[in-house]
Amino acid sequence: MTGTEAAALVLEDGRIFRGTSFGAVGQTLGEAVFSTGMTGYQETLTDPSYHRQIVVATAPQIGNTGWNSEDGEALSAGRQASGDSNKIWVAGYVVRDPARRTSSWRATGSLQDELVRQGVVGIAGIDTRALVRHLRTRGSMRAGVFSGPALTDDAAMLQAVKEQPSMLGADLAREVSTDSGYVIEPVGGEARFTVAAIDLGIKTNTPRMFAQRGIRVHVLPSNASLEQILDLGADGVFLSNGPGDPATADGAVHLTKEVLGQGLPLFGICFGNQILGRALGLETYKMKFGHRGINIPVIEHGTGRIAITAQNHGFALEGEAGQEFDTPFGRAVISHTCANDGAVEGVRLLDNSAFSVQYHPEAAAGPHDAAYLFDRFTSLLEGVKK
Ligand SMILES: NC(=O)CC[C@H](N)C(=O)O
Repeated sequence: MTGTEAAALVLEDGRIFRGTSFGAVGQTLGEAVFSTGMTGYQETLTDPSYHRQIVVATAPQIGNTGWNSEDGEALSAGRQASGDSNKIWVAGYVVRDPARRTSSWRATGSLQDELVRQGVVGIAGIDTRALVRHLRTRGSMRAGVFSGPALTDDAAMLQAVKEQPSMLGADLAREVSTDSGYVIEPVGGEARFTVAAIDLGIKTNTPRMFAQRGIRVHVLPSNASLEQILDLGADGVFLSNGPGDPATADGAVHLTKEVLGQGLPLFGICFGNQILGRALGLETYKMKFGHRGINIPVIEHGTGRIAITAQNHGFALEGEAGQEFDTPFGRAVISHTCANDGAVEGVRLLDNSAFSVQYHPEAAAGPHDAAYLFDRFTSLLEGVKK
């Protein structure tokens, strides 16, 4: 069910879409981005990488499975004193046609009620096809959703939209990272390996993938130091996904260089890929409208294999498919690119001691094509330990 209050989505270029309120009534600001996933809205809404973004669902009907207690991806929020891994991180939600009733045996409530409970402002009933075509043509941009008393005159709303900071240059990882470290134990007892996971906005399913492979995961705050990692006796390091502009993540890049200098095995996902890339000397840039969805094809150069992947990124590394280059840590290669537009989707050291991908092998939500990367990292830890 949607609200009955009039609402407007205002884009920074002056385009306005009018609909009705969905979720909380009020005002929210963020970068308007679209996601093409047909399923998995709960995972999307709770993914910390969407912090400060207003997400537009291209799937016209949203909410039919309601909200449940299992699918939240906001792992670190669930570890704080009063936290909940179902914390919604998106700044706002834009949909065409919300489900009028919830239909799932797992549901604990409706999406509309959860958005209200968490105070997340959304809008429904707008032409999301026209909106997505606009964002594809003009690029992701600053936006606001306004409803109820916040729905004022167009000029005032547009001014509020333009006064917010851009995603370009936004340093957000520490806003979503855990305050203090915590441990996820491996499934079935004994830990074969210990991994230090740098939490830049880590998703719930990532440590779960490690735990299923007998790995104990120490999740550390975004400002963790090399000493902390060494004190844990970590066999390897993981760099998580996360929100914001990777060009601002100098601290994580510095730490990554130190880790590479120690020769510790390293694996990165999404923001983690951008950070490893930067540590290897590559630059990042803001993409026009990014990649957000769960069916994005990626080519692995060398094998020629294609994986259908889950993605959520608005920045990318500079580079060409298969390009090799020298780094202070040895020779590296652009290992993966997107089959749709050629964007860099992975990088690795040629000796395989460090690798990362721009997509989400933990796949929550999304296909499991890339889960083998967790096995590859586990084999790497095994090889080093021997
Ligand atoms: N999911 C992520 O880790 C996103 C990384 C980065 N914030 C981007 O938008 O590109």
